Amino acid sequence: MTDRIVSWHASPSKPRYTPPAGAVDAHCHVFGPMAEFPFSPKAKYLPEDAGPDMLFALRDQLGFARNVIVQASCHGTNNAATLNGIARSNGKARGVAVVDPAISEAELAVLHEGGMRGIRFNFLKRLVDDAPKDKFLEVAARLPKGWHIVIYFEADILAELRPFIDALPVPVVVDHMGRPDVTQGPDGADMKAFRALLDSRDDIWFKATCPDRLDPAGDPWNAFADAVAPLVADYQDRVIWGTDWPHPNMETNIPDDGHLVDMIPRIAATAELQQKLLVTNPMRLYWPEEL
Ligand SMILES: O=C(O)/C=C(\CC(=O)C(=O)O)C(=O)O
Repeated sequence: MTDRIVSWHASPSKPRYTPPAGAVDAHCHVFGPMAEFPFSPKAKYLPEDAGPDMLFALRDQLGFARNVIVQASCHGTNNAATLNGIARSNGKARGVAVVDPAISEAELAVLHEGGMRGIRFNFLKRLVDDAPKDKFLEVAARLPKGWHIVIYFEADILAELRPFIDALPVPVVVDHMGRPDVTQGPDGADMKAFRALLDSRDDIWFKATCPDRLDPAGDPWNAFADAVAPLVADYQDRVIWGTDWPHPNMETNIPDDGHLVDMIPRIAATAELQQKLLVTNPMRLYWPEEL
């Protein structure tokens, strides 16, 4: 791997939609800076630096108040870059870590102190070399109190993953709804399978995120809006939203972050739904002590 890639918009537009006060961008990442926080030798992509200063400038431009920084696979299981982002946020960011399943309780406590509130299990073969379910279940059983699991998978392995997900002992948050084919529409096979998962437990949450990854027709992502709006309405107390900035691996199809924010009223039509999606729900997961 030689060239470092840029996967984010150089000058995103100002959104027309104004998020409610206290809105949380609950899925974003930081890359580096590499000189301070080198990428993992196992990284499947090598991005340019996209550090906390850039993230917080975008947060302010888009009208958000807080971030949840999810450890990106390019940093492996060394969470230093993500912890640095949280530390520099003045309490306005928390995070989700990726850990070696053999991590000790003492190390987990350090991550909690640094603002982490969950760990992520990534099942995308293009991003990670292995995803050992037995080891994941073992570490899931000894997380700090109040933590959850973030899980990232594609729709075609949901059936195979069901016994694993069913066995997870803490709340689960599914990245990008498990990447359904949104062109199938709101009642398509992928959405039906995902609804069945949500119906199986009331502590499975999801991120109504990434129209840019899920809708092949591109901006303005009409198929995404049609497929996702009913899901948000039907499961409104366990859905959160995020930009996914700096959009890892999207260098050939970079979304305008202002346009992503303008999707919000199209998937959550009322002020009440928007308040849950952007404030109440993410606060329950990441800053419960403030509620
Ligand atoms: O940002 C995301 O959620 C999705 C990613 C990248 C990723 O998850 C990672 O690098 O850890 C993807 O589909 O390439």
